[in-house]
Amino acid sequence: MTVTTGDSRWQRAVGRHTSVGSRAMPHPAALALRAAALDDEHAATDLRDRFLLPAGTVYLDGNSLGALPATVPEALATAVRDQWGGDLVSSWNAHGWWEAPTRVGDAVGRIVGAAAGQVVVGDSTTVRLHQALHAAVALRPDARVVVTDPGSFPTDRYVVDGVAAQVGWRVEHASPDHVPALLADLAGRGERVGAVVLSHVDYRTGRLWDLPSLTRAAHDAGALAVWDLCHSAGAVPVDLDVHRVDLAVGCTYKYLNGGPGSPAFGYVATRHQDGFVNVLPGWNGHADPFAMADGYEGAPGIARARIGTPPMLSLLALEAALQAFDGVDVRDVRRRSSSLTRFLRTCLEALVPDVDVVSPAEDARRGSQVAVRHPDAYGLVQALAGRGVVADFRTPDVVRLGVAAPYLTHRDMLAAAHALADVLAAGEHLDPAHARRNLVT
Ligand SMILES: Cc1ncc(COP(=O)(O)O)c(C=O)c1O
Ligand SMILES: Nc1c(O)cccc1C(=O)C[C@H](N)C(=O)O
Repeated sequence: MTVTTGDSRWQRAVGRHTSVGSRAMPHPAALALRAAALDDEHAATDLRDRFLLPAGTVYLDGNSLGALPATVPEALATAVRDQWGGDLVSSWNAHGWWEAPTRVGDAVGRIVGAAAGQVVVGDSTTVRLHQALHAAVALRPDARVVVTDPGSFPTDRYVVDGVAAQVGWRVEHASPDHVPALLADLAGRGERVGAVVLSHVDYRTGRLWDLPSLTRAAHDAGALAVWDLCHSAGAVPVDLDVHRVDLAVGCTYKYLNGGPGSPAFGYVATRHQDGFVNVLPGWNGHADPFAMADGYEGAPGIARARIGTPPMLSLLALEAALQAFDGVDVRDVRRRSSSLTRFLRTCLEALVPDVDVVSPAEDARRGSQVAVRHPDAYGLVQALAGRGVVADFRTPDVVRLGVAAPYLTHRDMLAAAHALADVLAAGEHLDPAHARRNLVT
């Protein structure tokens, strides 16, 4: 496969091909020229200096744990030393701690296309999804069915199964591309679907699903569209308001770089907030929390989705981390990401043609990762780490190469593909030292 471009150095170099099977592949030297040209072309969106990364590492695991933004250490030190250590409990007022879940929610909202007052931050994605699905049940009292993807990330499947069992709904499964047909079939049988729960990007293959059309299909069936944005927030434009998504959740420790265990976010469209029943009513979501009232009365607006005291240090770290997006249009992040993942695919096809790339070739269907399948995927990930390329393994045979565009370059993509080729050529992935032993992969 060759890539067409207007760059003349590339045009000249691409004339040099290596033949693999019946296909002509770009020569490694041509790939190096191409990487340099693409990095020049995308120089304006290179935000690497906003992050602190170890030298010599190609970090391709930002789809699990994002890199450390340069603003975070000082912000965290200030929060600990000056706020907690100096101003103690008065920090809840003096430093805006109390309002942080909705203030940081608005900052996340700017990245996922939600106008202010619709996003709250706190708790985990798992908790937020429980909350969202229970709210959907309350908003669709006549429904009895929830539709979801059987290939979703496990916690999503557990939540859907768990909530359905609690409320007496039935779970119907379909891959997102078959959801419209399933909804039509259910409607034909007079079944009322209350919610369609899907992930915007498949965590294993990196497949990006068509959120606008699937949201419309859910609405046409009378159901609410509930999206998990873990693998798209900060990487792909989501435009929640534009597409009239009803409820959404997502984590902040991947492409939003909030840090390990940083709190998740929940989106409740304004039109659903009055009818939003919080299945986990807690005092932080009360209309008048310090009245210490006997009975629960939810706060107006998105604040009613608050639960209990948030993990303040993590929340403040996230707030500082989001500054990495200051002045950045997520559409530009996406353009850079598409170029990087497209080029990574090109490099893999040229340098490791026997490896099976499972992420879609079409930009519009690919999120911000390139996944490959290999029978020794675990060993490959370990051996890559030995060469400074950090990827991850997903059972049973997937190597995920996560591409967080702000801090990665096309040269990094080429370096990763070369490392993979070198590992395979040397058989390093078969080294018994790389036999599976870690819990976190
Ligand atoms: C799609 C998706 N949903 C949910 C989660 C995790 O949820 P939690 O933050 O509750 O661990 C992950 C990753 O861990 C994920 O990839
Ligand atoms: N949340 C994680 C964790 O606490 C430990 C290790 C990995 C994770 C992840 O986020 C995994 C990730 N959701 C995935 O897509 O596989």
